[in-house]
Amino acid sequence: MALFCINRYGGEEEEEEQQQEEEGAEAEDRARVLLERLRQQARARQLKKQREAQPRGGEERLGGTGPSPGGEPGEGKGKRKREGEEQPGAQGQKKLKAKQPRSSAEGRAGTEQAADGSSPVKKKKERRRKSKVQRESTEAGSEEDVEQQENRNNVKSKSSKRKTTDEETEGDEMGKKEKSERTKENQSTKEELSLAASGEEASCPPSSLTILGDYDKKPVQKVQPFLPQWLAQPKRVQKRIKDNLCPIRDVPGIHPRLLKKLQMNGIESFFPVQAEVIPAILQSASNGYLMGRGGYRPKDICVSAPTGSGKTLAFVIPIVQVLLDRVVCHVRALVVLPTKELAQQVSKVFNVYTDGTGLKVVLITGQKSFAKEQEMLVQKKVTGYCSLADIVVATPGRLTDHIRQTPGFSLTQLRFLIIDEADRMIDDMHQNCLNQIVKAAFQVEDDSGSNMLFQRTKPGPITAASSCSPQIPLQKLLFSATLTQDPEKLQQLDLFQPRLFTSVYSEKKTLGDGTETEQDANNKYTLPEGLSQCYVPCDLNSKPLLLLYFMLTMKFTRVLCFTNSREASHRLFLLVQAFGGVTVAEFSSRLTPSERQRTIREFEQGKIQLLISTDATARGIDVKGVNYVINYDAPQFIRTYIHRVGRTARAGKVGVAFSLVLRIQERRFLRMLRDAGIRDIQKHPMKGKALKPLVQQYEAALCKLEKTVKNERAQKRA
Ligand SMILES: Nc1ncnc2c1ncn2[C@@H]1O[C@H](COP(=O)(O)OP(=O)(O)OP(=O)(O)O)[C@@H](O)[C@H]1O
Repeated sequence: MALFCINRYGGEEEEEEQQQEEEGAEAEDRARVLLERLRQQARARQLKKQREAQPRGGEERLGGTGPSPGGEPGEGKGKRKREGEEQPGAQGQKKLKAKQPRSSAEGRAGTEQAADGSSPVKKKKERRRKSKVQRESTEAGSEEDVEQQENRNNVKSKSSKRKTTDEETEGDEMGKKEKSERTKENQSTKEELSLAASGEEASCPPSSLTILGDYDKKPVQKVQPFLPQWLAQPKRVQKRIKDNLCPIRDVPGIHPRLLKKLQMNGIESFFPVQAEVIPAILQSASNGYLMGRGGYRPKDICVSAPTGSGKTLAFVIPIVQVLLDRVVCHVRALVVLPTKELAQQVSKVFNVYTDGTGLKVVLITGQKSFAKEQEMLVQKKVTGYCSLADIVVATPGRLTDHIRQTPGFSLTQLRFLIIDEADRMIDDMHQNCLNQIVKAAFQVEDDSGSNMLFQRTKPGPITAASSCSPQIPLQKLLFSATLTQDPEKLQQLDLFQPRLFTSVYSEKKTLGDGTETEQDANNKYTLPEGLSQCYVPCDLNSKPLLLLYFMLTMKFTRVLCFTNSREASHRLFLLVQAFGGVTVAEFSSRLTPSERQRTIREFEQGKIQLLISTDATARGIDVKGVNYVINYDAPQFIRTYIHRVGRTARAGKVGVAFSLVLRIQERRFLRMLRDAGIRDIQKHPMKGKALKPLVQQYEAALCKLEKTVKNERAQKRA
């Protein structure tokens, strides 16, 4: 409920000013602290020099330079040695030696001791009293530490003023003479310190100082990671879709049957990623699916291309084409995707292109009962089990269940393993699934007959013996908009001579003076070309109002709005519903799979203007006609940001992404984007008064929301 508290709607500008002032003050404080450190170091060096010089008549010099008002210039060396403790000059020197580790208060105490000439016991008491005060203030916490630091900084500049204050607290014991003596001494200390500092400045350039604990940001030299050649020199995929369309007939080797189907589905040209990847996969199976090109094991393929760039067709077309000629039905292609919705979406595309070919596509995601899925996968005959699927599209959990528990479900003839949203699949939770697939693919069957000929063993080093028996190769195809370039992570997939197709590369641009510069050199990911990105700095209370402002005042349509949790999605949905005037729906794991399907369909049909969703729709989901993505809650990770905003501006179209960023998150959010090489995001500040017309109705909506939430809770309890 805190989310919807309405304390302040406006006043953003004032806050901004205040924030700027605070930042200015902060910078000033830091400069002051730094200056003080420099001075301390200078002091230490000066003292060191003095100490070094001491045996060689340094005392004369010390007296000569005048740090001690009590010491006469040219006083005898022997006398000084004997009466060192009583000599104010020597006392001053002692004090300076002790000053380094001590606090300013202690330093002052030392100064006073030297001056008042009181008894040692009294001096001790005095010192104890002061150090106690000092200890108490130290314990008061880090903020006070900063204050202390500041105080120390001010010791020199305000020493005479402080002196007066100190004297007052000392009480009446002090005579006027003593006071003036102490003031003199203090002044001399000040002079001495400033001399030391200026001496340091003169003799030592500031650049030679090493300041420990300095928190000024220093430029860090980037260490270039060592990349294997296939990662360092990938095959480039053009980023701009519209400028790089390739007529489908210009791509060599596509089956006429598929060309016809593509045209029937309104596809006249391939997108850049399709024009590159389709021929590459077809080439690796140019000798049929039973062996690689020239009898060699085909290379694995990794594809990293922006969201909405058509990666699905890039694997659907070649796989359907390679399997067109198959005689016996076996699971030859397996597509693994992280969510049910994604698996459903991909299986639909396969169905379109396998329609009328005899190839069978089976979807296993747990939406149907386990027994039903088993029936779809295998059939038991007198001669044994036979597969009913050529292409299986699955989610990891359900797939592993079938690998373990469905008799006759065999992956031993698997030719293509497609891992869509590969970066997510590499994450720990699915790694085990991938291992199980590979294990199942190389499982030795105690079967006889024709299958024995193509029985395969896990590939090892190529030897004359291993080359003699033909093996069906298993080729891995990895796809993602945010494919990791971390060789260690990719290594986990045990890729064979992989080839990387990527649209993440730097472009050379010639400047006016003829020099060449690398553009996008730091980019880790690419975003769709038609995407405009904005962020709105805001506070927590104004977030719901901003969303309503976008929907009702700015008249945004077809908006996909992301929150960070299903509870947040639900509450926001209830609030917008209570406010009225917007057709709104929610999408999260609160809904049953069929409800989710219906919601997506209605959103696609334009019946719903605002869909409030968790990250369940952030990845891969292809909803036609999303005009705006709103990150109601700023995403925590860059990959989440990329996938969320990628729900708009798909297939070369335009779209806008707005992120509502709390002021406290702003720096981190911008750093996250900057680190990923994303710089073209616009700040879009909103004036508080723009939201004011919505406030009254919003307050009424909040009251309604409270009742609804209470009712829901009561229903849950009942
Ligand atoms: N050659 C093409 N011509 C026209 N439209 C296409 C073409 N290829 C794909 N599309 C359309 O582009 C949209 C995006 O395709 P797809 O879902 O495959 O993107 P993606 O790269 O997988 O995106 P994501 O990374 O978000 O999963 C789909 O609606 C698809 O129908």
